[in-house]
Amino acid sequence: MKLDFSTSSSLMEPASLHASVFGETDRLTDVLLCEPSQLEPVPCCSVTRESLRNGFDVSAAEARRQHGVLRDTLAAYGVRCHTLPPQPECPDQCFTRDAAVSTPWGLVGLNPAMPHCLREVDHLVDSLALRGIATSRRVTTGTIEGGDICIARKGLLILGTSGERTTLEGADAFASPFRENGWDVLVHAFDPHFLHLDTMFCMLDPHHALGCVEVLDDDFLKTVSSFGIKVLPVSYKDSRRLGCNILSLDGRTILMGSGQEATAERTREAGFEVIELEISQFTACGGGIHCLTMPLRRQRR
Ligand SMILES: NC(=[NH2+])NCCC[C@H](N)C(=O)O
Repeated sequence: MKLDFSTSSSLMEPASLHASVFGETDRLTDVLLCEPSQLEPVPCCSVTRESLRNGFDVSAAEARRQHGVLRDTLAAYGVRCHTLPPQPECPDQCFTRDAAVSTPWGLVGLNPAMPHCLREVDHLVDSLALRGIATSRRVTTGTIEGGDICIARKGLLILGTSGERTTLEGADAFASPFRENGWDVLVHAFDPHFLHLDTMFCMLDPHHALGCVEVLDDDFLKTVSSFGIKVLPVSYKDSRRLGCNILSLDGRTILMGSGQEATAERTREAGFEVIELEISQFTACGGGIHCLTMPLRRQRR
């Protein structure tokens, strides 16, 4: 793919913006990223602990390179990249997904359970406010992290609750405006081993998702299917390598971490364009492309 760097610079940092996402496969126009210059393998999830057991350490230069390619790819697809300045005390800050989420009613600051991620929220809110991007609400009841939030499509919100990262209380507090506006809200409870919903389930378009069906609860899968969503199966091992953790740019073009051949092929066979990017520095720290990107605005279908 040819990357157009002249477009990428003009696509950066517009004056102000109203954060808004009605469905996580609508066309992405603006995304929030954070350079991984402070990335460290914090042993707070099973995947990172396994990497550490295997002797992994972050290469700052390689992480920056991989992140740069992600950013250039987004820009080449016409997505405006907004960037947060990395904070020294925030080793997981490049996983911008977890601190905030854009909803139909504006940007919501979340309440991460991990103490080292909690301070990311203040930083994100202040930093975006300076650029004219306002936060409309903050969740302060229970805990909730963005990896457990899937705004599947207009009218359907899916939440994950492991009880450790996202609690039922946090999920309920986040879901209240959705419920008040008549949305269906599905809550999937799972074991904390799996960290976040987005390590096991991500939407490709309004009617297709990638999912680790070996792990997802059968009742959850039945309910998802009753909403007309077909789940393309991803193996447990691919899910652990963040194979489900994709970013749909527009319901057709999918950014996926490389090294999951079977998942990439299955997704292509289902009619999607798959762009594979090397993100090994991040997957070793428990996060994939979905975690590295926080959509600020998607164009409403
Ligand atoms: N949305 C996600 N799945 N984020 C992954 C975050 C990984 C990070 N090491 C943590 O445990 O918090």
